[in-house]
Amino acid sequence: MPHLIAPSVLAANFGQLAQDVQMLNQSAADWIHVDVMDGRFVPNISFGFPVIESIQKVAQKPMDVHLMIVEPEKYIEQFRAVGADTISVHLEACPHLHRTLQQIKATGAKAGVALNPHTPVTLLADVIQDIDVVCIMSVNPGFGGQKFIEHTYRKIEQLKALLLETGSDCLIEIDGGVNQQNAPKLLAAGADVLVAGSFVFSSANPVQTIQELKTIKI
Ligand SMILES: O=C(CO)[C@H](O)[C@H](O)COP(=O)(O)O
Repeated sequence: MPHLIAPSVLAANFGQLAQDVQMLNQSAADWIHVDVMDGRFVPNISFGFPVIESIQKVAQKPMDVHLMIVEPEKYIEQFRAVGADTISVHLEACPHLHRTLQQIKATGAKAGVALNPHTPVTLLADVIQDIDVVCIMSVNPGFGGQKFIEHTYRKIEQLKALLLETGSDCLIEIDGGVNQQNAPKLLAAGADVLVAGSFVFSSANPVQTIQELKTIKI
């Protein structure tokens, strides 16, 4: 399967969000990545339902919603109602992860699990068959524009081995500090989906930058 590019609108210009989403519609982006932060699970607050609903009205690509919030199970149906196609919760925020994954699937959305940099992929072994996307955080969640953590390559390889061993077809998504330099190595290690925020939106030509990420050959 060709790899997917999911630009993160966390790095968009919120004063012209509709234009930035339209730019993504015209680009080679596959998904639109939407980062929700609550000021509790992570030390930052981004945006909530009304903003996501506004994005959804313009977006012509699936919305990949990454919940960096405590007690995500309280809001799954609402995120689906405002247009989330994939809903990712953090393993560290879910004491009843299996139940939360079933809850996401019951809405019709794809179920994702995100892992902080310190969380081993082996903790997913008993729920891997219930996951559509594993989001490996390659920065500590909460802020865009941070430095990529090199240990991520090893985690991708470990997760890839778990997927092969269990026959799972779940996608491996990498989120944080992704750029043109590390993207080929991430794909070679087994990544399927690259999230890129600041690298795309701070570039002179975001459409071309997305195209360049999309056409990387390994
Ligand atoms: O989840 C996130 C932060 O918690 C962002 O999606 C991630 O940091 C992407 O931004 P950048 O490409 O600028 O690092």
